[in-house]
Amino acid sequence: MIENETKNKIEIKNLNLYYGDFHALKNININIKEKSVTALIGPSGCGKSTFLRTLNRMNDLIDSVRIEGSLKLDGIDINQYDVIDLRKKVGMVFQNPNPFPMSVYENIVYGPKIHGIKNKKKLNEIVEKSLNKAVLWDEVKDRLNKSALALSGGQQQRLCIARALAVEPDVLLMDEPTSALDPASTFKIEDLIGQLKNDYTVVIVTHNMQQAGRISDDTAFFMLGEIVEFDSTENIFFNPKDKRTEDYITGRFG
Ligand SMILES: Nc1ncnc2c1ncn2[C@@H]1O[C@H](COP(=O)(O)OP(=O)(O)OP(=O)(O)O)[C@@H](O)[C@H]1O
Repeated sequence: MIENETKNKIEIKNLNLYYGDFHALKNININIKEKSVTALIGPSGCGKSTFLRTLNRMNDLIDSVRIEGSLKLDGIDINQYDVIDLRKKVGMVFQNPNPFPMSVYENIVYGPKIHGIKNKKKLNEIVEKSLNKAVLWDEVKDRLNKSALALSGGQQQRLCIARALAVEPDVLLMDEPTSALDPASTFKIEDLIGQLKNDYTVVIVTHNMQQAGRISDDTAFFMLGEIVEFDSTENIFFNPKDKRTEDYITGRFG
């Protein structure tokens, strides 16, 4: 084996997804590299969020959904995982910050408690570690017992990232995590994502082309449920092979 070879964290083969009769994801074949940032871009309604949700089986919650094909995490079909374990391994952060209406501290320990951690000292450690990883500790360490809803939008989003990290996932799915934030908070989250990829595999949906260019290693361009092109972000932005990719990233449509 070649040393330093990048491992595939997620391998997707011939993935098709239907909402009833509607064919929303069409023959998706991509590999997502471990400890990298993969951006999903493309016009509204092209299937980015649907694809993201397949990665932790969130689409299972929708009755009309039918999925075909193979989706492996660490070489194991995701359907073979217990769904609770899968969602522990594959955390998610949503577009609008959605802290629970409870204290900062309780937001972070919520997941670990569900997974059976009761020891107060251990929980305290998790809180400090997770908030540090989300670069929020210094801002909230004196208000851990105050309501999370009193934080700014940007702080709330970093809290949601800390909450996702508290159960020690391997993969972090992010669905437009900065679209509700001001530029300063957006910059902090982008900076944070750059740090997170040292330890986690990040898959992010973004409408912001500059953001995809700044933070991702690989980019998948979706259109009408298909991946038109998947390559290094550098190639997608500076040397796209498909005319549609070029037209999209240069703002000709979308
Ligand atoms: N629960 C659902 N039931 C039926 N159709 C759905 C459902 N969710 C999404 N769709 C359809 O699937 C297609 C893909 O939607 P999806 O939200 O994945 O796109 P997207 O690329 O993330 O869009 P956006 O950028 O606007 O968030 C759309 O045509 C949408 O209407």
